[in-house]
Amino acid sequence: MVKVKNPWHRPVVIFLAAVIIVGIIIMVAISVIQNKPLHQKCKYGIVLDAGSSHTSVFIYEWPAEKENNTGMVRQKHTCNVQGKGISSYSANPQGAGASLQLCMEEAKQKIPAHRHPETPVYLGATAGMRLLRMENEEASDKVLDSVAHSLKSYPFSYQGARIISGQEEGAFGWITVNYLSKNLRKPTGTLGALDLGGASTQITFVPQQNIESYDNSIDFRLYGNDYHLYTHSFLCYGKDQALKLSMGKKLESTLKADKTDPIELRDPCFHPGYNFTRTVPNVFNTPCMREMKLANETFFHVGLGNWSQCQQSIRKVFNTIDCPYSRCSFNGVFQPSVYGDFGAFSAFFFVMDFLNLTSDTLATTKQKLAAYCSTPWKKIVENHPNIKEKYLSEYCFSATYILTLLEDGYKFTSNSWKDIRFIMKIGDSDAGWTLGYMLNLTNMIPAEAPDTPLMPYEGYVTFMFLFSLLILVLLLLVYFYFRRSTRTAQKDII
Ligand SMILES: Nc1nc2c(ncn2[C@@H]2O[C@H](COP(=O)(O)OP(=O)(O)OP(=O)(O)O)[C@@H](O)[C@H]2O)c(=O)[nH]1
Ligand SMILES: [Ca+2]
Repeated sequence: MVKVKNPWHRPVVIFLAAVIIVGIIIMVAISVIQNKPLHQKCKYGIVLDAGSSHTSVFIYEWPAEKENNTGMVRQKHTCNVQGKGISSYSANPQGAGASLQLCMEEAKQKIPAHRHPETPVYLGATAGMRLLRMENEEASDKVLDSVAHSLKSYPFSYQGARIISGQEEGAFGWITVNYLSKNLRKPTGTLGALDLGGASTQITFVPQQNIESYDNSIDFRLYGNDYHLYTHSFLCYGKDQALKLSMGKKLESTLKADKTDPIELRDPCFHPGYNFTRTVPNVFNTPCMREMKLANETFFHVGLGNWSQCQQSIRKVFNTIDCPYSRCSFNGVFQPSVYGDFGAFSAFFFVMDFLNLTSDTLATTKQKLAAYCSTPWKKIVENHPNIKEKYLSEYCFSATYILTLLEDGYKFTSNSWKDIRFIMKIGDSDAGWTLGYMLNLTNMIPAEAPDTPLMPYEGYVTFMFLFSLLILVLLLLVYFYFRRSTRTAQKDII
C-alpha cells in the first residue's frame, strides 16, 4: 500500500486562512475608520434674516468633507436681535447696524476662531425693507449701508446685505424644507412651503398644472432633478400688515357710517371686553394702505369676539373677483391648484401651535376658533399671565386670517387641509428661507448628482460587515470543499 502525502496539509491551510481573514479584518477596519464622519472638522456659515418684525442670526455648520451631500448642513445656533426689525430704524439708520452687535459677538464665540476668516456672512432683508424702499428709497439705502458697515467690522467673510425678492424668499424657503426633509435626491414628491411673516406671505410648490404667468415660475436643477416651481409672495399680506388692512377698512366704514365722537371701532376679531385706545395714523402709517389723510385722532378699539363676523371682515382684504388667468388665488394673481403636502411655518406655526390647532380637521378648527374668539378678554389674560398682551390680543384675528388666507385665498379645501403640516423645525433646523439662501450662494447643492451614490456612514459599516462575512463564508466553503476532495482522493488511492 502506497501512502500519498496530503497536498492540503492542515496547519498550512489554517495558517493561510487566518492570514487572509486577519488581512480582510484590518482592511475593513481601516476603511471604516477612514470613512467615519469627522465631527471635529466643520465649516460654518452665518445668515441674518432681517424680517419686518425682527432680525434673527442663524449659524449653520457642516462637515468640511461632505458639503455636497444632502441634509448635511445643520443649524448650530440662532440669536434673536433685540428690538424691532431693521426697517424700523429709518429715522436712525446707525441704530440698525448697532442692533446686530450682541448677536454677532455671540457668533464669534460659537464659531472656532481659526474658521472666522472663511465663514461667509450674508444678510437678507425681506418685506419690511421692501415696504421702506417703496416709501423712502434713500432711508432704506442708509439702513442697508449701516448693517453692511456693522457686519464688515467682524472677522468673518462678508458676502453682502441686500433686500431679497419675494420670489427668492418663497423659493429658498421651499429649498430649505425639502433639503431638510431629504426630498431632493429621492424620486418621491416634494413638500410645498407656506411662510407667513409680519409683512408678507409666500406660497411655493411643484404644481401639476401649467404655470400661466412668467413671474410666478422658477426653475431649479438640483442633484440631477429638474424642479419647476410655482411661487408667489404677497406683499402686505403678512399678519401684521393684514391686521392693518383689515382694521383700516373697518375704520373707513365706521367713519363713513357716522362719525361718532369719540370714534369707536367695534371689532369682531378681538375678544369681548377688549378695549384699547389707538391713534388713527397708527393704523394707516403703512404703504400697504391707500393714502388717507386723517387727523391725529384717537379711537377706541373695542372687541366683539365673533368669529364668523371676523371672517367676513377679513374676506374684504382679498379681491377674489378679478382674475386675468384661468384661475387665481386673489388680487388677480395666477395660482394653480394646490398639490401635495405643505409645510406651513413662521407665523402659521406660532399662531396655530399656540391655539392647539395644528392637527384638527378644518371643521373642528373653525369650531374651536369660534369658541376661542368669543372668550372674554379678561379670562384670556387670566389664563395666560406670562404672554405679552399684544401677541395675546391678536391670536383670534391671526388664526381667522390664517384660515381665510388658506381656504379663500389659496383654495385649500376640507380635504386638502390635512396635507398642511404646521411646523417650526425639521430636525434641529428652523424652516425658513435662510438655509436655502446659503446653500444656493455657497453652491452646496450641485445641479448634477455625484457619480457614486452616497451611502450614510451606518449603511457603509453594515455593507463592509456583510462583505467580510461573505468572504469568510466563501473561504470556509473552499476549505471544506478541498478537504473533502483530498479525502476522496486518498480513499480512491487506498
Ligand atoms: N405669537 C408669536 N408670534 C411671533 C413669535 N415670533 C414672531 N411672531 C410674530 O409672527 C409674525 C411673523 O414673524 P416672522 O416670521 O419673524 O416675520 P418677519 O420675518 O419679521 O416678517 P417678514 O419680513 O414679513 O417675513 C410677526 O407678526 C411676529 O411679531 C412668537 O414666538 N410668538
Ligand atoms: Ca420672514
